[in-house]
Amino acid sequence: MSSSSPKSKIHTIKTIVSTIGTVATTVMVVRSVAKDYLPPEFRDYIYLGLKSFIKKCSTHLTIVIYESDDFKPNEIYKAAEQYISTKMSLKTNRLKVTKTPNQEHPIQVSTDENLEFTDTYNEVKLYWSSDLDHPSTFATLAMDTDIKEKVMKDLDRFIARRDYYRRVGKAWKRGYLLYGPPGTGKSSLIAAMANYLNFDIYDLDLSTIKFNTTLRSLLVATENRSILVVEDIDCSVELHDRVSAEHRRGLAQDNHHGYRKEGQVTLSGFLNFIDGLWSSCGDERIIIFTTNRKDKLDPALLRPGRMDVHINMSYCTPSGFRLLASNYLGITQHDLFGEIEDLIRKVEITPAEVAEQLLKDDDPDISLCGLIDFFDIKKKQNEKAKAKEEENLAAKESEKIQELQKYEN
Ligand SMILES: Nc1ncnc2c1ncn2[C@@H]1O[C@H](COP(=O)(O)OP(=O)(O)OP(=O)(O)O)[C@@H](O)[C@H]1O
Repeated sequence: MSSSSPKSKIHTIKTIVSTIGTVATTVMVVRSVAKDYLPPEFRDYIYLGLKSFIKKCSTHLTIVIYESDDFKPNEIYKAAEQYISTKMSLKTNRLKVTKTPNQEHPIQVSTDENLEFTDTYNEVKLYWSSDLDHPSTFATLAMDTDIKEKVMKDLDRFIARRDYYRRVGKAWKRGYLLYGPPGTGKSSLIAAMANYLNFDIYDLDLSTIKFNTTLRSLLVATENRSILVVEDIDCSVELHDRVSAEHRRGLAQDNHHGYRKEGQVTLSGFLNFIDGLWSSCGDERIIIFTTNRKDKLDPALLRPGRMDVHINMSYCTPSGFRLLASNYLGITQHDLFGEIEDLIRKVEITPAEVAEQLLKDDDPDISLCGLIDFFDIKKKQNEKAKAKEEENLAAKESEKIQELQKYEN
């Protein structure tokens, strides 16, 4: 894994922290890598589990070791951490010291999570890294320069206002809603924000969380100087719908906190957590919701005061295209730029689609011609999608009319 600086960690629900070891070796060696070549501290743990996978591997193997699984500590992670700390003790001047109430030993000392190093074990090269990092920065992001600058200024202002938040008695938190079609760079913007602030990212997948207790543990486990992300929040409306459906069947037991008595998470329950528990614990936190369809969002999410900043991630613009051409092809001028910019003004195309075309060839002539051809395909796709949408709308309208007529009869 390559590193970029500054960088931030991306945590998922299962990966509060992860460690990655990359083993570069030959097929034969990989076949027996767990048995003969991995450090003994975690060799025994993984040998049995990985045997069948390792047999299928080629010369390069990446092993991801999560710190916990379903909130139960992963012993392989502990073993790997100990191994790393023995290797790093001579090289590092930065240690992580922790003590939790239930720990057997009063204080735990380990290496800081952000370390990476290469190590050779029995002639096998091991590359250790404790980060998952995303290379997106504001410089690589194709979006309206004004909006980009506004976001950066907003972040700077937020970071500088510790005393202000204290003085007015408000939690030092900021909420962003990013909306726009798939492929317009919502995830890339989040990564750019995290890299800009050097914050960690917690990616919260609400659909996998069944109970309030899980949600609570998860939110409490998040650290300061972090971004909590809930992607595709419109899909979480399912949570809301699920309860509504049960209401109709007379099964729901929503209490006044907004979640079901037996502890199932609902959208309103989640929002209560965010307003209450999450906003009262910790400092310097950012929460970001993303959606492809702002119009489909539950009104509770759009209530004033809930999300401080709404950012519209738009289709690719001529200036966005120029930035992508510069990043992907290393060119700032080309005879085809004028034609492409005209097409961009007429045909809706996402930065992800433009980037995909530009990636196809290193030769700008070939790549740009490919992009021009792609506009034809895109135009037809857009027309088809529009016709389908109109058809759906008309069908819904006629359904409504039929319902009304039934009611009147
Ligand atoms: N505005 C952008 N600037 C630069 N690259 C972009 C931009 N938008 C998309 N890309 C490229 O397309 C890829 C996919 O984009 P990304 O995942 O950020 O979009 P998204 O809006 O989050 O999509 P989704 O809604 O499907 O999650 C990115 O990894 C990046 O390479």
